[in-house]
Formats: sequence, structure tokens, C-alpha cells
Amino acid sequence: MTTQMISREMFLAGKWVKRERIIEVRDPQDNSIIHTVPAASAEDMLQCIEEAKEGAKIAANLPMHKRMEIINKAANYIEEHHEQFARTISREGSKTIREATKEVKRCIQTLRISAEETRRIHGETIPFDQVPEGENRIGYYERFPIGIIGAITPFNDPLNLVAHKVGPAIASGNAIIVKPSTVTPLSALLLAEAFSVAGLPPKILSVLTGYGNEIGDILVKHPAVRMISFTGGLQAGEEIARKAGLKKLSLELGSNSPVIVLEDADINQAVESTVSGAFWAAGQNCLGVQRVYIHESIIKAFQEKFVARTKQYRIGDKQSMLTDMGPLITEKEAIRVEKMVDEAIQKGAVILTGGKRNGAFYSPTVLTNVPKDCMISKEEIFGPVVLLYPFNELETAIQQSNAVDYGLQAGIFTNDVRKAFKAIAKMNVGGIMINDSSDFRIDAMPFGGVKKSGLGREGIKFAIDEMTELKVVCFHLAYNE
Ligand SMILES: NC(=O)c1ccc[n+]([C@@H]2O[C@H](COP(=O)([O-])OP(=O)(O)OC[C@H]3O[C@@H](n4cnc5c(N)ncnc54)[C@H](O)[C@@H]3O)[C@@H](O)[C@H]2O)c1
Ligand SMILES: O=C[C@H](O)CS(=O)(=O)O
Repeated sequence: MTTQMISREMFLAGKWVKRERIIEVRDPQDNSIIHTVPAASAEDMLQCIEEAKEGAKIAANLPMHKRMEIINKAANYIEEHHEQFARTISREGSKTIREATKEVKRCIQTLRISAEETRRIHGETIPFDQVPEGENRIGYYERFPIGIIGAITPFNDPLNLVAHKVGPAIASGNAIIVKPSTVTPLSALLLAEAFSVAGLPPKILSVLTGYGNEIGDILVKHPAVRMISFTGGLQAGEEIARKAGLKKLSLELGSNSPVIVLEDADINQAVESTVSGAFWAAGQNCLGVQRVYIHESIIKAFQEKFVARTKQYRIGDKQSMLTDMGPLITEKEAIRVEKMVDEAIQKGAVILTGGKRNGAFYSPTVLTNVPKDCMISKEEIFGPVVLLYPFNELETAIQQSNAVDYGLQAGIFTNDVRKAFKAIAKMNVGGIMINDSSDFRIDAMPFGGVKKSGLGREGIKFAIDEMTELKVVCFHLAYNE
């Protein structure tokens, strides 16, 4: 153990606990050990679920104004400690300090919106006498919490994507057990600290650190856990769907996002947006721009500007404000990306820039002439690689954009409103951005995809809808005429 290494506890039903078995949390930049966290056991998860049964009752009885107050206090805590939160995100994950700082700001927004949406959790009256059988009846439907939510989260946005589950869960009166990414658990523990300081009653929130196929599995299968809110890769998502049984599922999975650039686009705007969208978080971004379809009449100009802008990217120390892109989360992931690029090159792809690996670092890479049967064309890269394709007809670009098993978000650059609406109608995705890349999101909008990009929607209000059930109430009033 290095001297600066501190062992963290995990947050089990409102208590901070240590365990003998630990997991080393490493900085991908130099593989140094930052902290250790407990490797929770099956018994820990089972105990946590038992405590959450009580927590669910406490949460459901927490008045809305109290929930709003606690969520806002947690946001205040993060605001007061934003540098610590940003440094933690940047140390344990791939993000530069600039990218991490933005994630902290988004997390604060996510929680503020969660507090605001709390007051909007209500039902509506039902006009029962719209049919003869409904005469002399009055009533409504209301929303109520489902009980215990299991949340399993990925490595790439280790704070905000946890907040996207914890905020709505507390807003809607549920208990929630978070199993954060094994490799980036520290930010989730800091979020638990924020809620603990904010006065969240014990047993409502737990953050158990450990391995997905161990404690995550128990969370997924346990009958008392009434919803699994999962964000992560397709393989794990499909496995969770198979194992979960009869419970609510929210699956935010992978993508292979396309962007179409039409002949009338503002090329400089399109280049800036797609370069940023391709290389944010070293491409480890579910909304990352992976394929760009450029009209053949402007592809030479676009390509020159795109490559020139990519070459300006400063790769290096995540903690420097000058750095544009950090490492991938592990050297193993960088090697996976390298192999996908190598396969494409062997099949005829051309590298315009990049293609170099140094440990966990992989240079921002631009490919053309990539055959459609390459892994890198069909699957999710989840790395700093982008593919450029020419096209002549918009219809063709739309068909090619849709020709993968994913459909999270897309982008199209054009000033022709009719062509924009044609793309809106025909692109099979959960979100389409006009004159932005696929990598545009505000935390209040509905978020999720079709096909193998997932099931359901997050985006606070939409997560709250999925974390609650409806109850109809009907009074039969036999009026005395
Ligand atoms: N759609 C979205 O909102 C979104 C956002 C971020 C990341 N992602 C996706 O996440 C992936 C990258 O993140 P990752 O590498 O952390 O994903 P991952 O699937 O490897 O792991 C995600 C989480 O699931 C846990 N897990 C893994 N296997 C499990 C199992 N069998 N049972 C229970 N839990 C299990 C892991 O411990 C981790 O906490 C990419 O595919 C990316 O597209 C999607
Ligand atoms: O990686 C996927 C994230 O959900 C995208 S964002 O960081 O929330 O915009």
C-alpha cells in the first residue's frame, strides 16, 4: 500500500463500514493506487436489501417538502466541495479536470431538477361519467413509490449518472441501493456523503462497492428489489434482463452514434461539434460521435478541417487545465480499441490521423474507407475513434445511419428544415439533434434509446415516472335524488 493511499468505507444503510476484502482504485493515467474500497460480500448485499425494506417505508413517509430540502442540501454540499468532487472524478476515471468539472456542474443541475420535480409528482382526476356505468362516481389516479430500487452504474460518468438514479429515487419516495462501477466507485461514495450530510434518514440510500457479477447479481435477482436501473454495456444489460424476473427495468446501454452533415451545413460548426463529440472523455461516452456521414460535395473541406482540429488535441495529464483528452479507463480497453482499428486497416480502412497507443492512452483517431463489415463500423467503439463516410443522397445517409443495432442519439447539420424533418421522421433513435452532434444532452430531457441502446427513459421526470406506480381511486356516491 502506498502512503497516500486511504481506505474508504462503503455506505451500508446509512452507516460507513469497512471490510477486510478490498478493491484497489487506480488512476488510469499512471496505474497508481488512489484509494481502496471494500469488496462487499453477498451477505452485505442481503443485509442491505433487508435494511432497505425499512428504508422504503421511511422514504415513502418522508413529506415531499422534506425530500426537496434534503436533495437541495445535497446539491449545496456538492457545490461547496465541487473541487474535491471534480478531482475525484478525474483521478479515478478517464476525464480531464475540465471534463470532470463539467460533470460536477451537471450533477448539481440533476439534483436541483430532482428536487423541483418532486413537487410535480401527482395524479389527475378521472371523469368516470364519460360512460353510463361511471355515473355517480368521482375519483382520480395518484403515483406511489415502488419500494426498493437497485441501481447499477458505469465507470465513465461516475457522479452524474449515479445522481440520475439517486435524485429521482429519493424525489419519488423510494429506497435505493447503488452498486457503482468497480473501477470508479469513489464519486458515488462522495454522493452518499453529500446525502448523509444533507440529513437523508438512514436506510434510504446505500452505496455498496464491489463486483457486478457478485453483489450486482444478488441485487438483480432479489424479489424485494422492485426495479433495476442499469446503465452500462449491452452484454451486462442483456444478462440483467435475463436474470431480473418480474420487476421494472430501466436499461441505458451502448450506442454507435451517427451524425449527418449536409451540403448546406455550416462546416466550421459541424467540425467543432463532431470533434468534441467524438473525443469527449476519450470517446468513452455513450453519445460519442462514432460515424460521420458527409455530403460528397463538401467532404474534402470537412475532412481537412476535421483532421486539423483533431491534431490540435492535447493528450496528457488529466489534472492539467491545458489537457483536452486523457487515457482510457484501462490499458486493456486501449488495446481493445487498438485491435478494432487494426482490423479495419487490414480490411482497407485509411488512417487520416492517430492510431497510436501508449499504455492506456490512445491518440484521437480518424478513419475513412472503413468497410461496413468491420467491428468498428457495426459495434460500439467506446474509444477516441471516428469514421468518416461520403454520401450523395440524404436517404442513403439515413439508411446507413440506421443500419446498426443501436439507436441512442444522432445529429444532423443542415439549414434545410424539410431535410431536417425528414431525418427526424426516419432516423431510428431516442434523440436527434439538429445542428448539434449526437453528444448533446441536458439533464432534464428524456434520455434513452431504441434497439440495443436500451429500455425506458431517464431524465429525472421520466425516471420518476418509471420509479412510481399508478393507483386509481374511485368513490361510488349513490346520490339521493
Ligand atoms: N446509455 C447510457 O446512458 C450510458 C451511459 C454511460 C455508459 N453507457 C454504456 O456503458 C458501457 C461502459 O460502461 P462500463 O464499462 O462500466 O459498463 P459495464 O457493463 O462493464 O458495467 C456497468 C456496471 O455494471 C456492473 N456489471 C457488470 N456486469 C454485471 C452483471 N453481470 N450483473 C450485474 N452488474 C454487472 C459493473 O460492475 C458496473 O457497475 C458502454 O457500453 C456505454 O455505452 C451507457
Ligand atoms: O455516456 C453517456 C452519458 O449518459 C452521456 S452524458 O454524459 O450524460 O451526456
